[in-house]
Amino acid sequence: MSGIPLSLPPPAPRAAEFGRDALIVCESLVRIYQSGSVEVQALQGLDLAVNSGEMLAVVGASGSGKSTLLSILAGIDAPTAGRARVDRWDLLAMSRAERVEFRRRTVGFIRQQTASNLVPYLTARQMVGLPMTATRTPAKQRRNRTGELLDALGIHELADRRPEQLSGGQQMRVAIAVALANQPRVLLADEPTGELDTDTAAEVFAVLRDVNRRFGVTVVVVTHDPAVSGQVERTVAIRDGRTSSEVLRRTATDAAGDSHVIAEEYAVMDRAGRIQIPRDFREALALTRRVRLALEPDHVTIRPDTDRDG
Ligand SMILES: Nc1ncnc2c1ncn2[C@@H]1O[C@H](COP(=O)(O)OP(=O)(O)OP(=O)(O)O)[C@@H](O)[C@H]1O
Repeated sequence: MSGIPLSLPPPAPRAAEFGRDALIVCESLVRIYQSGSVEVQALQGLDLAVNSGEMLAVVGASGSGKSTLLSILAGIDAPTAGRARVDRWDLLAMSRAERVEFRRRTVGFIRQQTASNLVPYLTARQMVGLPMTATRTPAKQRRNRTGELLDALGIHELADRRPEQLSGGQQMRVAIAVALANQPRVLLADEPTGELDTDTAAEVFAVLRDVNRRFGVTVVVVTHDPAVSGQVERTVAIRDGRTSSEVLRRTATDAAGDSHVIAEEYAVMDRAGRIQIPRDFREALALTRRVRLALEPDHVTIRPDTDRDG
């Protein structure tokens, strides 16, 4: 043996795992539905990371994959491929029993059809208690939690009413209380204000914001309503089953001491480096199949391909 020390090349630096510290992570998520001989790619490699305590709005045209995403995060539907994690749960590798546990304790889900969240013959108080019966929560704890939620959602006076004795907005408050019964880390709401008039929708949305702050529950809300998405700090737009852009909002104070919301739109780059250029940008510069890319010291330029014959 010679005395020359063996020197190995240093290991290549590894990129930090996408969304490692996030509560919700989707990476290259794919969901293909097979109906007869037709395949529908509802999600086509979607990337998304949501931090604990965040309130996020998801927007997008009809059919873009919003409900599919929410159903997967709720453990109702299973992805075809990719990676999806909520808290410590790997949504592609859960057993049946784990899925039941996950749905009972980790996520609360609110459907758009207000009434479908509720049981017609139970009172509000009984409905809020029901998920805790499933988790065998002791009776005293169940009563306390029910009282706390009815108070927090401003529906204590309505505790003994059944759904048919409640307005749409009141029903939605009960549905939110039911979804929060087992103290989930994540609250998922699919178009919760879709069936409500503008004022009631604003009230219900204020309730969602309140529970996000009060209980620290992470909220992901799918909406078509720009008035709703305009009130959260982050809105993610889905196009063709992928996240295409994000709007971040922050409050800034001007020299006169007035505060206003500044919204900035970002394009989202996927894990393979692809970004979607908005249609109006493409049309304005006649960007078609091929574009010229150039790396500048602090930015990248994209120019139309002027050499069309090549
Ligand atoms: N169970 C299913 N079987 C077959 N195709 C489906 C199924 N569920 C959804 N799809 C299809 O997947 C695509 C995405 O649907 P999804 O409901 O997720 O969209 P969405 O953005 O929520 O739309 P909307 O805003 O209209 O609710 C659509 O083309 C839809 O037709």
